[in-house]
Amino acid sequence: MTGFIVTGTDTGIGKTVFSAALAGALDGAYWKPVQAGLEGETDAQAARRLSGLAADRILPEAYRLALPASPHRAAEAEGVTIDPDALALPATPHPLVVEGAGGPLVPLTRRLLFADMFATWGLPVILCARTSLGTINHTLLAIEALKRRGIFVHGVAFIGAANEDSEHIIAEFGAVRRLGRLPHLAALTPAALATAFAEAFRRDAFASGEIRP
Ligand SMILES: Nc1ncnc2c1ncn2[C@@H]1O[C@H](COP(=O)(O)OP(=O)(O)OP(=O)(O)O)[C@@H](O)[C@H]1O
Ligand SMILES: C[C@H](N)[C@H](N)CCCCCC(=O)O
Ligand SMILES: [Mg+2]
Repeated sequence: MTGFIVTGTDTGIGKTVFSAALAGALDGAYWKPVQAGLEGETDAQAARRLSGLAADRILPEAYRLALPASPHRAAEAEGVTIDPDALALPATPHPLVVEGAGGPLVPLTRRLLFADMFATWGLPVILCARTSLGTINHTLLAIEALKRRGIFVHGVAFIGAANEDSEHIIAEFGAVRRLGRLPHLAALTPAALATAFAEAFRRDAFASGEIRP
C-alpha cells in the first residue's frame, strides 16, 4: 500500500483542502477515519467535492461522531469508545490519503493519541502548517512529537501567504522538507484547487509514499 497521512499543526488550518487536492493529484483515494462533527459538510464530503475523484475513491469513515470536539470526547458523548482495531488502513489499490483530526496529539481515547495510530499505520506523514506568526513554534513542536515516535515526516506543506523566513527556519530546525505552499484561494473550486496545487507542489514531491517498517 502507498499513500500519506495528512496531519496539521491545528484544527481548521486546511488539512481537508490539501488532502483533497493531494488525493486528486495522485489519482488516489481519501479516508477520514474519525469524523467528529456532523453539522454541515463533513471532511469526506468536502474531499469528494474538491478532489474531482469518483465517489468510490472516498472511503467510509470508521467513526462518524456528532460532537464537533476531540474524538475521544465526541465518542464518549455517544457512549462509544474508539477501538484502534477498527482503524486498520482500508485496502485500496490506489495511493491512500488519510486525514487525521486536528493535530497529531489529538486523543482518540484517554490512552491513545492520533500520533500513536500514525506510527502503527506506517505511512509517511505530511504536516500541514500555517505561514502566519506563531507557526514556527507550533510546527517545530508537531515535528518533534512525530519524530520522537519514530514517524517519518515526509515534509511540511505550508498553507497561506508566503513567509519565506518562517518556512526556511522551520525546515532547518525541523530537518524536514518544505514540500511547497498552497495559498488561500479566493474561489475554492475543484479546478482552481487542482491548478493551485500543481503550481505549489512538484509532482515528484509525492512520488514515494511507501509504508515504512
Ligand atoms: N487553501 C485554501 N484556500 C481557501 N480556503 C481554504 C484553504 N484551505 C482551507 N480553507 C478553508 O478553511 C476552512 C478550514 O479548512 P479545512 O476544513 O481544510 O481544515 P482542517 O484542517 O481539515 O480542519 P479539521 O481539523 O476540522 O479537519 C474551510 O472552510 C476551508 O474551505
Ligand atoms: C471538530 C474539529 N473540526 C475536528 N474534527 C476535531 C478537532 C479536535 C481538536 C482537539 C484539540 O486539539 O483540542
Ligand atoms: Mg479536515
